[in-house]
Amino acid sequence: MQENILPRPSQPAASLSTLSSRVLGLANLGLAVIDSKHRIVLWNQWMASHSGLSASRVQGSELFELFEDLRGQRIEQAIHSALQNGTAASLPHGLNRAPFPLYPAGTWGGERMEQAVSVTPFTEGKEKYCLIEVSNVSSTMGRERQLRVQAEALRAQSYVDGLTGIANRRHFDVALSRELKRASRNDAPLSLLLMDIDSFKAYNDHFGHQQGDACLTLVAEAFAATLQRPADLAARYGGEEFAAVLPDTDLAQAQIVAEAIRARVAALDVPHAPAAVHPNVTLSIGVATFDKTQLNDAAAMLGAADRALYVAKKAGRNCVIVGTPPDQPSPPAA
Ligand SMILES: Nc1nc2c(ncn2[C@@H]2O[C@H](COP(=O)(O)OP(=O)(O)OP(=O)(O)O)[C@@H](O)[C@H]2O)c(=O)[nH]1
Repeated sequence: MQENILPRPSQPAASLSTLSSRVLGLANLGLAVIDSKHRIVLWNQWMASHSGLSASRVQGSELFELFEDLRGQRIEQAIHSALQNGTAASLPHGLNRAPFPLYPAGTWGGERMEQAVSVTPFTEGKEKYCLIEVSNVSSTMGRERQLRVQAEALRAQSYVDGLTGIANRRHFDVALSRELKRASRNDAPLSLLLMDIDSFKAYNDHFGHQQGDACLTLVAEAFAATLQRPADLAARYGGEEFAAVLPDTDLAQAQIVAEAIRARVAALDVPHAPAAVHPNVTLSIGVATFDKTQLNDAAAMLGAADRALYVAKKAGRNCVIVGTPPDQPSPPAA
């Protein structure tokens, strides 16, 4: 039977301490050790080449005298509790991104590298020490920021109507529900406009879909430009329908805004198709205003505005009608 023949361990070529100091020199992170009086006893090559301070220059120096701006920082607390209570800590990156004056090699005086720092206490004989490990997280953080910016841009895009550039239906739904909560909380007025381009099918049939798109964009721009307050929201509700959320706006004010939008779109003087009811492109508008008892949620308000819009169409189009709860008759066209 053949025995497993294991190679005999050969004599190490270098002593452990030579190997240790070689490894310390090659490590791709900063390693520093301080004693209980905060004096630097070890400073590896990485720390030297990124701080511009050699080990022989810093050894024996008091850490917080050498790097005064570490005082009052989380790292100072972490070192104190490591040395006093034996507690290890990884410092959150968010608060102080670059505690040590460390720079990417060869870029003195530029921006400090962003650092992840951890602090580990240990004892050797009777002496307490604290190991500080520093890694360069600049590129990770840079990538994270870039991803955040991209995510924010995507989020913003997902709230914009691709054709007209105003808010889309999703944005409108979010804004309406947010403003409804605010209105009921603060007992504040809130109004909603629902509007529809008159005889738009005839426009498309006569001028073609592409010109129809251009007309929609023109109307959207005129509508959005009429809203003056930063909190007002102009949105494309779908197809040739638009909607506006008007916070802090009561019924009388909303009617004025609606009338201004109607007049502005009519004043664009965009020629309509011969089959249309009016010679120029116009809008019909339904108005609904929040009230605590009946029109107190999105569905009720949208229902009232939609009924008013229907009445406006029946009343000849190019007009503004105020929406009422389902059991009340709509007032006549303004
Ligand atoms: N060009 C274009 N047309 C659209 C778009 N979305 C909806 N439409 C058109 O808008 C028209 C709406 O027609 P209808 O709902 O019949 O209403 P209308 O012709 O406007 O008549 P009234 O609303 O009663 O005045 C349809 O022909 C849709 O194809 C769009 O994004 N671009």
